[in-house]
Amino acid sequence: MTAFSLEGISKRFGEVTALDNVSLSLNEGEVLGLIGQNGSGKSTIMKVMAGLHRPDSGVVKVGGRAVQLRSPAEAALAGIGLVHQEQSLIQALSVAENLFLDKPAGSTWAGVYRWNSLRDRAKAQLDKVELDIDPFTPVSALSFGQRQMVELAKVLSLEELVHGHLVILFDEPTAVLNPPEIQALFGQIRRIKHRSSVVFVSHRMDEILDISDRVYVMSDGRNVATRDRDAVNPDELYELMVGRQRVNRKDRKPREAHIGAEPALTLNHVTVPGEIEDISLKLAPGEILGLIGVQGSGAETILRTVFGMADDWQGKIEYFGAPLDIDTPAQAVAKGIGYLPAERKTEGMIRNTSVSENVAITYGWQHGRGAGLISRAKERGMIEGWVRKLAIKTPSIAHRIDNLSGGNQQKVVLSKWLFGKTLKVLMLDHPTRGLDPGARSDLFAVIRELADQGLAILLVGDTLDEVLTLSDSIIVMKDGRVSARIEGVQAAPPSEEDLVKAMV
Ligand SMILES: Nc1ncnc2c1ncn2[C@@H]1O[C@H](COP(=O)(O)OP(=O)(O)OP(=O)(O)O)[C@@H](O)[C@H]1O
Repeated sequence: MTAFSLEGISKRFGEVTALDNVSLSLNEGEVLGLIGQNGSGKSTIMKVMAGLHRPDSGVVKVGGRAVQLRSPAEAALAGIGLVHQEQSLIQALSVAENLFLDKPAGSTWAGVYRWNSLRDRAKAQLDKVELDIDPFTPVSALSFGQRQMVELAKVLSLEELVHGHLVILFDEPTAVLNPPEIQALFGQIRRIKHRSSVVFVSHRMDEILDISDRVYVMSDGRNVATRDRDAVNPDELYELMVGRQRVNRKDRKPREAHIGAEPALTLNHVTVPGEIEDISLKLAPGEILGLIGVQGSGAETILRTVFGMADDWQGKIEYFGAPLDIDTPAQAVAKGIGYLPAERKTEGMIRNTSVSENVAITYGWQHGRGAGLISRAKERGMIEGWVRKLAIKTPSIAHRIDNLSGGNQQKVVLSKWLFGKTLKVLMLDHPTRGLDPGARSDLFAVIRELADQGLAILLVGDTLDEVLTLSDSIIVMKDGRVSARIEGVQAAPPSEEDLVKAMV
């Protein structure tokens, strides 16, 4: 039976048509995988379904009845809940407070929390997702995986609120999860299927094929195909989405320019108490060194320490043979070190400004004030060049970054580092997070090109496949220490299984 449907839905934002006459039907107990390139309209569909956007035209039906969902609260009463990415929780509040923030009835009295009742109700929700934590733990103390489960628990309180069938929407929930966490999430999705239908957005084909019953493909605001899971393979889905064939890992060519070069960056016995211990590594100009490990393994801390963001570290860091004497990110940038953080929304993006301002910002940082002056026309040309190269979907470079889709915002934040000419070391933390498969392979080509031009690149990858495809050497991290080193990967590539063994 059809649990939910969209019929002929259109939605425009100014001059952008985000959804163009889109129809979708969701059967009871079904998981529908939603895929499409960055900016193809996936989030907009979910937001229409969740009552966050009103469509310009078309009909929304729940259980065969036409409805108007004017707010998330109305959608919730109709049994529809959107599981946000983990970033939407309020860090300073406890898990319990976050769970019931938008539905205080029963836990507050005259605006005052009734702590015992809040604890019990929160515990019951956390039990559903098998999260064994104190409900009063502050969200800031949780891992990404735990936060994602809290997001799910929050939406699952619909189970008590609504008696009928539920529709649970997941907008890229796995982007920040490691493989065991993804499996735990999939376990929960399978569990809730008995009384829910699910829409699941991901850029990873293997996940889509693992969890979905049907796959719904978007391109440029339109639905271009819907397929039963058993009737498609990843290559076909890729072509439907991107309109071209994908590049295979086997197509990569060995790069040897860096071998024997004087290192750009050397870490000797570097320790950050409680985070990394006794880390030594060398990175040469033209080399791509991949760091991998599960969340909390310390790989990200290495990047932040080199970028002047660790308060307290011991050991020695050398930059082209001299001690790296920096205390702040600004000093790192002035010396030619760039850093793309994983948390692009909070750390990388300058809100309420244009695409071009976001791209050009580092130029001044790198060259100093005054020295950074280039002609407007030249600057414009360079920015437009990156927008084309990374296929950033924006009406113009003057458009506000806030109005781009999530993946396109990430491309803008990335291109600001590629824009400068004085960089010598570039550190990338999960550079392809949130990017669609076509954008990923474009970015791979850009990263390799930069290394070929002599940039030293330190990469914390999103997936094993990414690290294996890009890196010349790999360091595996576990519990803050190096657990394996693989030099010259292309000579004898390690298997993914070997890498996982060293990670856990
Ligand atoms: N609030 C908004 N204001 C203006 N334009 C918007 C707004 N929200 C979305 N858009 C535009 O609508 C189009 C579809 O965006 P949407 O976020 O649905 O894409 P998506 O498929 O979810 O992309 P991604 O994979 O990058 O998350 C994009 O061109 C985007 O710039």
